[in-house]
Amino acid sequence: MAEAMDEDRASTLNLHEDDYFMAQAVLASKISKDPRTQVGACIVNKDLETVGIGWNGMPNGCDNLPWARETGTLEDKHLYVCHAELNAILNKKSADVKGCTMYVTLFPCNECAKLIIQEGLKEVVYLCDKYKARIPFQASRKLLEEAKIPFKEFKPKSSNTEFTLSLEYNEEMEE
Ligand SMILES: Nc1nc(=O)n([C@H]2C[C@H](O)[C@@H](COP(=O)(O)O)O2)cc1CO
Repeated sequence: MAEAMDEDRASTLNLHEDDYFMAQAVLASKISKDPRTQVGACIVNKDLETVGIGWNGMPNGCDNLPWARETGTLEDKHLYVCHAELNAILNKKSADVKGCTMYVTLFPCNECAKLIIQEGLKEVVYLCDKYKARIPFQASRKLLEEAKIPFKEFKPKSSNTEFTLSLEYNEEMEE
């Protein structure tokens, strides 16, 4: 009986490392003040230590900049916001992030792909790819492929339904 209970505990609580680190990225995304797209990123070294966490936000002290999406105007948030990947790299607690894996809730844009390459990260695991069809994201793929940095879509490995649900990232695919 006790053995059966132990087995049950193991099957519900055992967490694959990918699940754990993507969960950290999802949790970080919840801090973002972006009313439309919250993104989180978590950088993990080869010893499975988290060495950087970030979410998309305005630069420090710039709390009055707009969160609107008004392309081609000064009211457009995209001109100002720091991406989660950039913040995770800048927040690193290690000397560098060479050889680390980036867990990120949204596929990196081309600017972040350049950063990922130049910082020497070795892999990208992403949760959502809603802008896949857009040119900057096609460029991003090209950059990562050229630099031989593999990227893979995250698939939860835990059989714990509650856990899997907590990872739900509610983003519709967009053109
Ligand atoms: N990989 C990414 N990391 C990010 O942190 N972001 C941020 C920038 C914006 O704050 C938001 C995207 O806003 P929207 O275009 O979906 O309304 O997500 C965006 C991407 C995709 O380029």
